Amino acid sequence: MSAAPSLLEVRSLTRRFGGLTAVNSVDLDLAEGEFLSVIGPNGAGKTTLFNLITGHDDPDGGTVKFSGRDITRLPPEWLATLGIARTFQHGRVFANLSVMDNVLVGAHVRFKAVRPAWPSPLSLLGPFAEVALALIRPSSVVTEEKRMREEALRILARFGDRLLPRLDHPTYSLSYANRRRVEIGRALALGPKLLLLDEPTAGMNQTETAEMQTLIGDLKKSGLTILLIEHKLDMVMQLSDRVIVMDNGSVIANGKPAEVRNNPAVIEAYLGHRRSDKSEASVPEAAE
Ligand SMILES: Nc1ncnc2c1ncn2[C@@H]1O[C@H](COP(=O)(O)OP(=O)(O)OP(=O)(O)O)[C@@H](O)[C@H]1O
Repeated sequence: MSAAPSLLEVRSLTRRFGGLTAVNSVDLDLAEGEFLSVIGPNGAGKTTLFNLITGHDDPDGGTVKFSGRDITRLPPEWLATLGIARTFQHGRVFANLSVMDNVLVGAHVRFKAVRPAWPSPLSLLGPFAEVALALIRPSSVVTEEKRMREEALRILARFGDRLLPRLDHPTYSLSYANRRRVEIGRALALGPKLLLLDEPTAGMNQTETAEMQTLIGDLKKSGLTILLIEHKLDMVMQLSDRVIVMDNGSVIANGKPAEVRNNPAVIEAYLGHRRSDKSEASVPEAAE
């Protein structure tokens, strides 16, 4: 019996900044429905790897395939239409837009009625066609907007009463944790096949972290394929099917949480960074 085909296939991915190799010939496979965490000390290359996969940066070498298609160097907007969504380490929201509108921006990628298919040979006409449809508002557009709004509400309800009472609030007025929730809501509105979360609990307190872990666990149960960067290793060990460990741009370990935590190279990488690293110095137990 052959193994499940990879949804994401990364081969020899490399990114240099001057004399520094931030990502050094990284290979990575992610099967559909799998939950893979990327851990490692500060500066290990985790965010750079995410940037290369999601088109926010171009590699110096190597390839990224998604569902068998070469997506290396494609821009993030194209990748979004293919079903790749991400959040950022320090959170990125449209500060002047409301909570609801931020989520609708994510959903916009899937608006079929208002949005000509992209990429298309006529993509240059796309923005004009889109404005025209927004002004004329045929019934197909009105129906689709209603559907998207309902779906946005369902997504926002995932965060309990954190966001629903603040639908019309501009996101600049929200707490840091709520802005991060909005960002995840926007990513989910895209209806992603692959979700990349870069330190979703950074800056959150214990209660907020526990809530976020529950949410991410629910996303995993729903079958979503997830790549997670996280310094809170207890959470990583409990959520992940598999963990890869990066250090100095390279993958130094790849395996089930329990295997990784007992790997001497991993322990050395964490202990070796004890003085300068904000991550936990020891690798905690995996969930049974
Ligand atoms: N645009 C850039 N220009 C120059 N160097 C960069 C750039 N982006 C990242 N780096 C360097 O590449 C290395 C890897 O950085 P990266 O942010 O990917 O690490 P990380 O594992 O995500 O770290 P952290 O856990 O602190 O977020 C670091 O030494 C960083 O300073």
